[in-house]
Amino acid sequence: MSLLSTHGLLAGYGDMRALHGIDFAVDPGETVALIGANGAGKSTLLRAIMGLLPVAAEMVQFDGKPVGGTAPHRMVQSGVAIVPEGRRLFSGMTVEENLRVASEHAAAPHNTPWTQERVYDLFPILREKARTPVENLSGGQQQMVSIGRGLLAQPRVLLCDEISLGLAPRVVREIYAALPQVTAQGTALVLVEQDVGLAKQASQRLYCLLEGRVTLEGQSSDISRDDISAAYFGASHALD
Ligand SMILES: Nc1ncnc2c1ncn2[C@@H]1O[C@H](COP(=O)(O)OP(=O)(O)OP(=O)(O)O)[C@@H](O)[C@H]1O
Repeated sequence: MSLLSTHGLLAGYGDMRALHGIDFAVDPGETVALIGANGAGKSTLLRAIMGLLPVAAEMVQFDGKPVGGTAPHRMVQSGVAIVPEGRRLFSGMTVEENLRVASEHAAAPHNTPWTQERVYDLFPILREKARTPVENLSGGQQQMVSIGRGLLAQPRVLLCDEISLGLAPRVVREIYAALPQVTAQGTALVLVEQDVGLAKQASQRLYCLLEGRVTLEGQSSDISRDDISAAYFGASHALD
């Protein structure tokens, strides 16, 4: 049984259906990438799992229980956290203060709980910047705070929405290099990622979405560039 899974997940915005029956799963300690063109439904899938969109209870299972439509703060308390697109940090507050707020709403800690010190060990620059207001940080440093905040919620699954967006390649490498330390603790990672090469490299499995449907799913190391092109654009638009 997977730690987190969706079953024929339907979700959308008002009358507009954005997801048309998504079957998705992630296991403890696994990194799963979600790829797909703009508007494919990747962020919507994360939002639907997180309880930010109305979905039927049985369409999302966490730890063997139906949790679809559970309020986001309850999802966090039960062990599912999100690093949202655009970071959404509390401006006017320091790095330390942003991290502290996350700890206040955390799930019950597991064996090796995340602490501010462990987040600083993961991203040492944040220790130096602990007293700096987050708006004075670089984009990459802000993203590190956002990931740290997600970890301090003590998640068993961390959903990451485009954490590389707008960052320099060197910074992206630095952030991605830290992720194996997260999964080593048994935390599962779901990475929405526009950079297909990076997604493939960082994950054990990947899913490609197209227009709200899964068009490809498999072991990242087994999937070829042609498979991805066909799944990404639809078979009739395959590259090469
Ligand atoms: N708040 C919203 N209100 C109405 N429609 C929305 C909203 N957010 C997304 N959509 C629509 O839902 C569909 C899926 O969008 P979603 O943001 O999940 O795609 P995505 O794969 O995450 O793409 P991107 O890389 O652009 O974030 C699109 O058709 C999009 O226009």
